[in-house]
Amino acid sequence: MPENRPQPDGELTLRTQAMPGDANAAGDIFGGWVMAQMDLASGIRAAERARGRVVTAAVKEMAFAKPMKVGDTLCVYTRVASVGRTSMVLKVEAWAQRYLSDIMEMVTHADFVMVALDAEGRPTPVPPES
Ligand SMILES: CC(=O)SCCNC(=O)CCNC(=O)[C@H](O)C(C)(C)COP(=O)(O)OP(=O)(O)OC[C@H]1O[C@@H](n2cnc3c(N)ncnc32)[C@H](O)[C@@H]1OP(=O)(O)O
Repeated sequence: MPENRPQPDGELTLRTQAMPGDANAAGDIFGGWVMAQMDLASGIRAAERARGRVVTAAVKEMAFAKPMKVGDTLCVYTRVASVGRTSMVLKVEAWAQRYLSDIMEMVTHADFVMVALDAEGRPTPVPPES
């Protein structure tokens, strides 16, 4: 990526390719598919931080700035922005690497509130960082 372009914030947590089954008749990828991948990435990163089971408690406002197209590679970046008692706020960015190119564009981003759960599914404190 050229230096003057905006750069993703956070750690690359998930990459996957958008396929025809994820698109509408015009070839645009469903927003729900992008959101599901972001939720997956958020869950991976939060579970690593909590060193245990987590659940998505809330997703803050999300707007889609650019379309994803069939063949684009979705790259999801995550950053643990804050840790409460049992909850964590993750900054999650979804970028499209355009098909057969190195062009990267951010399609959407959101704050995900993830809650650490114990074995019984009750909120449990997030342990200190190891
Ligand atoms: C319907 C679905 O299938 S959605 C898909 C997956 N998600 C789920 O299934 C989650 C369903 N929800 C739940 O299980 C519960 O609401 C839980 C576990 C998220 C929270 O349980 P609660 O009994 O409300 O627990 P509690 O009030 O102690 O909140 C736990 C933490 O989450 C935070 N929290 C809960 N809801 C929200 C919210 N809407 N926004 C921001 N933070 C929240 C609380 O502030 C608290 O944080 P802290 O401990 O760091 O101070």
